[in-house]
Amino acid sequence: MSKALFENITLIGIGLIGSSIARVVRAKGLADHVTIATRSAETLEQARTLGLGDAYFLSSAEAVANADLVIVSVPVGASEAVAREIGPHLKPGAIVTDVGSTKASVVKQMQPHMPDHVHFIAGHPIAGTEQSGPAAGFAELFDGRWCILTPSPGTDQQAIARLTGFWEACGSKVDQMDPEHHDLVLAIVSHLPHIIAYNIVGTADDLETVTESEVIKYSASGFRDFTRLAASDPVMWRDVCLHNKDAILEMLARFSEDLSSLQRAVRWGDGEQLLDLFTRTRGIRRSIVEAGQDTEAPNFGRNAPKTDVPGAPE
Ligand SMILES: NC(=O)C1=CN([C@@H]2O[C@H](COP(=O)(O)OP(=O)(O)OC[C@H]3O[C@@H](n4cnc5c(N)ncnc54)[C@H](O)[C@@H]3O)[C@@H](O)[C@H]2O)C=CC1
Ligand SMILES: O=C(O)C(=O)Cc1ccc(O)cc1
Repeated sequence: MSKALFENITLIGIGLIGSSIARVVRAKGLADHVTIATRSAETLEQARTLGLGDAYFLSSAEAVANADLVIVSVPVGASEAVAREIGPHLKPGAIVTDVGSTKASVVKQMQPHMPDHVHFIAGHPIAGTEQSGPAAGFAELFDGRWCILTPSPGTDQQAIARLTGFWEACGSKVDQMDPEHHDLVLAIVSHLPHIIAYNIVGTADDLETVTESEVIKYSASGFRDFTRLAASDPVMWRDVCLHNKDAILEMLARFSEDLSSLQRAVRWGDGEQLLDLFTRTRGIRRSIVEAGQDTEAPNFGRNAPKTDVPGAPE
């Protein structure tokens, strides 16, 4: 008997996340038929060479015609264009979801283009790496990771249950929250760390003209960890910043206040304040590790080739 949860799944966007979904769907037989659409002929050809699907389209509209589940995995700034294109071609009863790192903006962009006869449920697998493109994905990416769904009130419960079942079959644990709450939480745990990494690596790069090659030569593991995050896809992170502006600015304001306080402690030699903070944060890390929630990227150290050049003409 088939283990397939859906007859036809269509993946729009086949980069790190889309191709990881394709691989786990294939590996676990979660769909009878996988259709792939992306706007770049070169990326589509890579997906075909990698054998990620059964059918390939450059037109998202054509690709969704038969789909029972549509998963949009494109930079969040492209969500509205995709929704506008696919909306009129969706099959009655289809479930449409996405994987974008921000949620309020995606819901605002996509919901108005969804016909009444489909179930739109925005989502976000909290799983990824600094790599991008179809060759960078892997079937185990979602293993043991959270996936957050942000359904609008009144969404069909059966559709939510089916999508939850899909992510669980991919290896994820699933939670639900409203899009605005998601965006606040993710601003502090994901968006700020990336912005801080981009900033510190940029600052070090500026300093390098003064210190010549010392930044690279003596870079310790702390700095190297920042360079991994700062190597993340520029288009994706530009879009995250533009589409979660309010929550990011709110968290940055709080962060800057705390940084000023730390700066004052260093300036005035307030060892007690420094020790208090560093002891508290060490405890946080230890409890995360003890709870088995060490969130280091699962393929850290892999060197998957970067095949989809962000921002390249498509
Ligand atoms: N990279 C990560 O670690 C994670 C990313 N996400 C989210 O997943 C989404 C996809 O990210 P990745 O797979 O990492 O990006 P990626 O850059 O690897 O892939 C994006 C894909 O979308 C395609 N694309 C771009 N605009 C399109 C359009 N208008 N129509 C059709 N296809 C289009 C590109 O050709 C590419 O195949 C983003 O919204 C991101 O915020 C979510 C969790 C983790
Ligand atoms: O590579 C890392 O450390 C990440 O943090 C991956 C990641 C990036 C964006 C997301 O929305 C979710 C996960």
